[in-house]
Amino acid sequence: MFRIAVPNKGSLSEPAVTMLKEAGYRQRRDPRELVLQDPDNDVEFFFLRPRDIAVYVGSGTVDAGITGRDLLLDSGADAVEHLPLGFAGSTFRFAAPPARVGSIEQIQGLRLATSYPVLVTDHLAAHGVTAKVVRLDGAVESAVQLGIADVVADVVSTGTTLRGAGLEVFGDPILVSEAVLIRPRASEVTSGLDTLMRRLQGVLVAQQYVLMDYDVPVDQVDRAIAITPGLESPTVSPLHNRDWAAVRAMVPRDQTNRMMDDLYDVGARAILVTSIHACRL
Ligand SMILES: Nc1ncnc2c1ncn2[C@@H]1O[C@H](COP(=O)(O)OP(=O)(O)OP(=O)(O)O)[C@@H](O)[C@H]1O
Ligand SMILES: O=P(O)(O)OC[C@H]1O[C@H](OP(=O)(O)OP(=O)(O)O)[C@H](O)[C@@H]1O
Ligand SMILES: [Mg+2]
Repeated sequence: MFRIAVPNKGSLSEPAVTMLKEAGYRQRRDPRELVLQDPDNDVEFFFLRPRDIAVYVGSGTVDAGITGRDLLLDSGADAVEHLPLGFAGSTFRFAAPPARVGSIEQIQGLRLATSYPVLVTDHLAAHGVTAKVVRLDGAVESAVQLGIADVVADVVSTGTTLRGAGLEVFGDPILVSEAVLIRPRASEVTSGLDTLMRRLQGVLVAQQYVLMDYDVPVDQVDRAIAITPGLESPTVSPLHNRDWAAVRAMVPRDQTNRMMDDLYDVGARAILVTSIHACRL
């Protein structure tokens, strides 16, 4: 059985489980369940702490896992990113009280609090900077107020927590993170991993694309399909009225309205948009 590690708690857990369900896998009903078998799909799920997932995958005891890119890099484990999953997006940033520290070079010799010491130390080293890293489990933003650090490096999503602690980000983002599917560095891509990846990709495509149908005068078909080129190529079918054709193409969800405006301008009518429930590219 193909073994997959899934986050059991935190920001990654619920969206990961939802995505796996949409990909057709069984998921646990009781949050205390640690292992779940899905014999129909020949897979076994292990619900583990998000921070530990890269360690298990890197050791090869599980075949794949879902974790954050930031957690993967901080783990130093022998695991690699296989597919970005488009949820739990965040940036990882330096922050300090306003006007106190303005650049990465100014961190030299300061006390820096973080839950991601490897990620931060590697980044500082790449810039020739060393700091006194204070490793904390969470609520890192309070470290400056409480006097154990001069700067922090932490996950920023909306920025609300930082602002509440009277801190401001400075310098470029250390990392742009999101949930990722990971696999052991050493292993070859097996058919189990390939199936999992295709299923997750299918969920991503169904989330990110819609199906667009419209009618267009035959002499405008070329202009219309330049607007909606589809993935491979759009379907163009004749209509009973020979002067018109029907076109069907997948288009990115976030461009739907602009494309409908452009299609209308070239003469397309009866433009319909429908969601994609599932998809295999
Ligand atoms: N607002 C957020 N807060 C924390 N982590 C976030 C947020 N948005 C996305 N993430 C991502 O979630 C992962 C951290 O998950 P983890 O479960 O370790 O922490 P958490 O969601 O803060 O939960 P906990 O309550 O255990 O601290 C990282 O990959 C991080 O980038
Ligand atoms: O930019 P924001 O939207 O405010 O989110 C980012 C904050 O959320 C997380 O903290 P969490 O609530 O998980 O507490 P923790 O620090 O104890 O993990 C993270 O560590 C940041 O502190
Ligand atoms: Mg947290």
